[in-house]
Amino acid sequence: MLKRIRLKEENILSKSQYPFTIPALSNLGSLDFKSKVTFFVGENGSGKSTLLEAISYQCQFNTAGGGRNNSYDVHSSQSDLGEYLQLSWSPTKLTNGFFLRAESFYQFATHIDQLDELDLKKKYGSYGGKSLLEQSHGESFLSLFLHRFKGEAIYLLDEPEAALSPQRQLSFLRILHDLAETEDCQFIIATHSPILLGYPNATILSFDGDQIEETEYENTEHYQITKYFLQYREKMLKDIFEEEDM
Ligand SMILES: Nc1ncnc2c1ncn2[C@@H]1O[C@H](COP(=O)(O)OP(=O)(O)OP(=O)(O)O)[C@@H](O)[C@H]1O
Repeated sequence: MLKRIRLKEENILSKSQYPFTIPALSNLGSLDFKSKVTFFVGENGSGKSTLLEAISYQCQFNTAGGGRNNSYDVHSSQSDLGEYLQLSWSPTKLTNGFFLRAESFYQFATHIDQLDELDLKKKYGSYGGKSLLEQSHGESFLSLFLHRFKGEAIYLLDEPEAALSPQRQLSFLRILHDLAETEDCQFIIATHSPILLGYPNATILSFDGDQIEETEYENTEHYQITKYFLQYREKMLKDIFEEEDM
C-alpha cells in the first residue's frame, strides 16, 4: 500500500512558480494514507489533479491516463510536481494499477481497442467483450471499472463521476466496495461528487486550506451545498440570482 508521500523540500530551489504557488502543495510536508479509499476534495484549482498526476508519475503510470504498459502517445504531460515527491510503500510496493483521467479517456479507449485488434484472442476481453468506443462514455467507464480493476493494485482516479449518471455513480460505489473488501487494492480519487464522497470508511482530504487536511463527509462543501440546495432550492436560487457579485 502507498503509506506516505513526502515533498522533497530540500530539492526545491524556489517556490515562486507552479506547482508550489498552490498553498496545499507548497505546504504538503508529508501525507499519510490510512485507508484503502482516499478522496481528494477541494475547490477548482486547489491542486488535486496536480498531486494525483505526480503520484501517477512516481508509479510510472502514463500521466495522460492508463497503466504502466499503456505508453501511447497522447499529450502525456510532464509532471511538474512528480520529481519532488517521494513515495513510501508498506508492506510492498504496488506496481500494478491505473491512472484514470476523464479528459483523456477517449484516447485511452482508442489505444486499448488498437491493442485488442492486434490480439484477436484477447479482443476486448478485459472490457466485457465489447469495444470501449462502441459503448457510451458512462458505459465504457463502468466497463473499465468492472473488468480491468482487480488484484493487487493502486488506482488513481481523477473525477470518475464526470461520465456517470447518479444511478451509475451508485453502481460505481458498489464496484468500489466489492474491490476494497476482497482485493488488495488502494484507491485515491479526486472528486466533486457528493455521492462518491459518501463511501463509508474512506479518508477525505481537503485541499481548501493552506495545508491538506482530513475532514468529515458532513463538513465538506459538496455535502453541505448539495443538501442545502435540495432542501431549500427556491430560496437558494433567489439568493444567488439577487446577489450583486458572484
Ligand atoms: N502546467 C501548468 N502550469 C501552470 N499552472 C498550472 C498547470 N497545470 C495546472 N495549473 C494551475 O494549477 C492550479 C491547480 O490545478 P489542478 O488541475 O491541480 O486543480 P484541481 O484541484 O484538480 O481542480 P479541478 O477541481 O478544477 O479539477 C490551477 O490554478 C491551474 O490553473
